[in-house]
Amino acid sequence: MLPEFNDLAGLRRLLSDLPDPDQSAIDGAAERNAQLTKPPGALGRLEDLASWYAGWRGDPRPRIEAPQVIVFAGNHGVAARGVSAFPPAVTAQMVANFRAGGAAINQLAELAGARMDVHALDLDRPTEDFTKGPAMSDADCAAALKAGWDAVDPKADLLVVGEMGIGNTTPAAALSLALFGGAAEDWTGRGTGIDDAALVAKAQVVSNGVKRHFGGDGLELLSRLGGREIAAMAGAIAAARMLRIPVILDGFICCAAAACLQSVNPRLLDHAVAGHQSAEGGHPALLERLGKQPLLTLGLRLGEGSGAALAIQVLKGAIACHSGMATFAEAGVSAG
Ligand SMILES: O=C(O)c1ccc[n+]([C@@H]2O[C@H](COP(=O)([O-])O)[C@@H](O)[C@H]2O)c1
Ligand SMILES: Cc1cc2nc[nH]c2cc1C
Repeated sequence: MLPEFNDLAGLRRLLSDLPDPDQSAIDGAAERNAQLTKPPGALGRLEDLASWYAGWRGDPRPRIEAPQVIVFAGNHGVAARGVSAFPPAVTAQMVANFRAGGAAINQLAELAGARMDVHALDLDRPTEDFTKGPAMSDADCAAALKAGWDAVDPKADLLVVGEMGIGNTTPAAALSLALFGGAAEDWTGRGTGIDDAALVAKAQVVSNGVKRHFGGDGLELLSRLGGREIAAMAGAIAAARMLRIPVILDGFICCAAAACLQSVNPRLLDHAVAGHQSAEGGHPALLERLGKQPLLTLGLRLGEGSGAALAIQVLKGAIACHSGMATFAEAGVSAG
């Protein structure tokens, strides 16, 4: 069902030929939407969400029954440069917390009725410090992309990908700078909560890394500047695109992974909406570059897929109204 790839070139080839959403389901959803017991347009963006979801599911009256949340974890050589407020050991400790059900994402995934999977990617083998050399070999990057690709349940009807990786706002900022340009300061934020002096030093790390590894497409940049959990998120988002599974994007790191895909094929994120706008400094600009309006703006800066998991509830609201409401004719309500 889902094709396989062995290297970056193989994935790039697969991603050049993408399936479309189902136009007849979109038309059917529009027709139904026009008959529902509400003034036209009164459900605002919920109506657009329902039409988008119907198209990707190929069903004019869909349900959300099997959402999947996947959390990927990775460690970063660049964390040794003092770019995070926390030590790298927290990544593995939080993975244990995810597995024990004690993290924020466990609560939010359960509340959304989602299955949750946790994939820890070679935590004892951090990526290289990208200011010294490529973060990963192309083969390691392809393996991480494949881990994400294979983690998606083909039977899922909605996907959220989240991450855990101390230091990973630094590679996410570097990827954003390499893809979109500007100044390192535009993309560099406080992550887990660094102070002013550390923020200045972090922007320098981002700038140095991008100077060293400039050029190439999103997959090449993922190897040189990314991280395993970032590549795995990209792999999962790409697999969902091939399977026509709608995706809710999470915060800054998730969107940096998505941006790498967008650079490979501008249609690659058509199946994705932005779950929220994170408090991380570069996230609003990144959302703008992706052409996505966030569903929620709550000042979250946790990662883990938390903002996207919360936004499942909004999408569920859209689909419950679209598929559950009576039409004017059914309810005997006078149409305007
Ligand atoms: O999702 C976000 O926008 C976000 C913003 C700031 C921090 N985080 C989380 O915090 C960690 C990265 O922060 P840092 O300071 O270690 O680079 C990583 O585990 C992320 O899940 C996540
Ligand atoms: C405790 C903690 C939990 C996290 N969850 C995602 N990133 C995180 C970073 C820290 C430090």
